[in-house]
Amino acid sequence: MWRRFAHLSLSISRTKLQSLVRDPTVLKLINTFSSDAGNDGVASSRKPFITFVLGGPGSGKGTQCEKIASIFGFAHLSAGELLREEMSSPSENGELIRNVIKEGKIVPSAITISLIKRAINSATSDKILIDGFPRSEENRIAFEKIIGVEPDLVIFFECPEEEMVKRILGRNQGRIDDNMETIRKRLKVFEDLNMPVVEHYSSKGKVHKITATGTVDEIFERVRQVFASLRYLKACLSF
Ligand SMILES: Nc1ncnc2c1ncn2[C@@H]1O[C@H](COP(=O)(O)OP(=O)(O)OP(=O)(O)O)[C@@H](O)[C@H]1O
Ligand SMILES: Nc1ccn([C@H]2C[C@H](O)[C@@H](COP(=O)(O)O)O2)c(=O)n1
Ligand SMILES: [Mg+2]
Repeated sequence: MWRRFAHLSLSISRTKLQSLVRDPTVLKLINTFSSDAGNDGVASSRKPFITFVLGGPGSGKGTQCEKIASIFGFAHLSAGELLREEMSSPSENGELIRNVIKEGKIVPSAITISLIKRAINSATSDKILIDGFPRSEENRIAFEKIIGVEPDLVIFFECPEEEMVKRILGRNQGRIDDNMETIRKRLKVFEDLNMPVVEHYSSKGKVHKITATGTVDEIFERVRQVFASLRYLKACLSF
């Protein structure tokens, strides 16, 4: 096996490579991306590589996810978008979802997770971005229980409140929650319910914090480095 890494030996020591290969995220990369894994006892089952994308309202999650999806080939699932579609369809949960979103609160996990599960199952990529989920510890625990996996990676966009408010008020997409009254409630929910999720995954070493100020391209350059390093590992490890 080590002969396959010979070209890297100048830059990465054997000990470092061994520790990388034992790392759960790297193992998942091998399983997800390698077309011919298995000769060395590496499992070849194709489970999705799941990235949660978190950040306050208006921090730029959707904007950056679109770029990650187009450049790195991820499927982009936005929890908020899935809920808005469900709200606008003739669904039995439509009215409930509308009221919760208008109040800036969190839709019951069972509803959101069933939409996410359906979207994962119909995604055409094994690399999945889940934008705006989990929004609470209850969301997180329910996802891990129902879907049976933890995320491989968590991206957290850190942005000052005044910048988030400015961006939302300039969004102009006709969203029922893009008004000052709902924004105030969403900001409180972000601090009280979303942040504990970020703290949970930080304590597990899964969070990449991105400073979400500056232009879209400046922010994407920070994001690109995270995904490019994953792609580098993939290139090193796809044997
Ligand atoms: N770096 C940036 N500078 C200025 N405007 C931005 C930047 N990034 C995104 N925007 C704009 O800010 C608004 C909010 O961005 P976006 O919808 O991506 O945020 P979000 O985190 O997905 O918000 P929400 O949680 O409300 O869905 C959009 O109108 C977007 O075009
Ligand atoms: N996990 C989630 C995600 C979203 N919602 C609801 C509440 C949010 O304010 C709204 C909009 O989401 P966004 O587009 O800002 O990501 O959707 C939720 O209840 N649970
Ligand atoms: Mg969004």
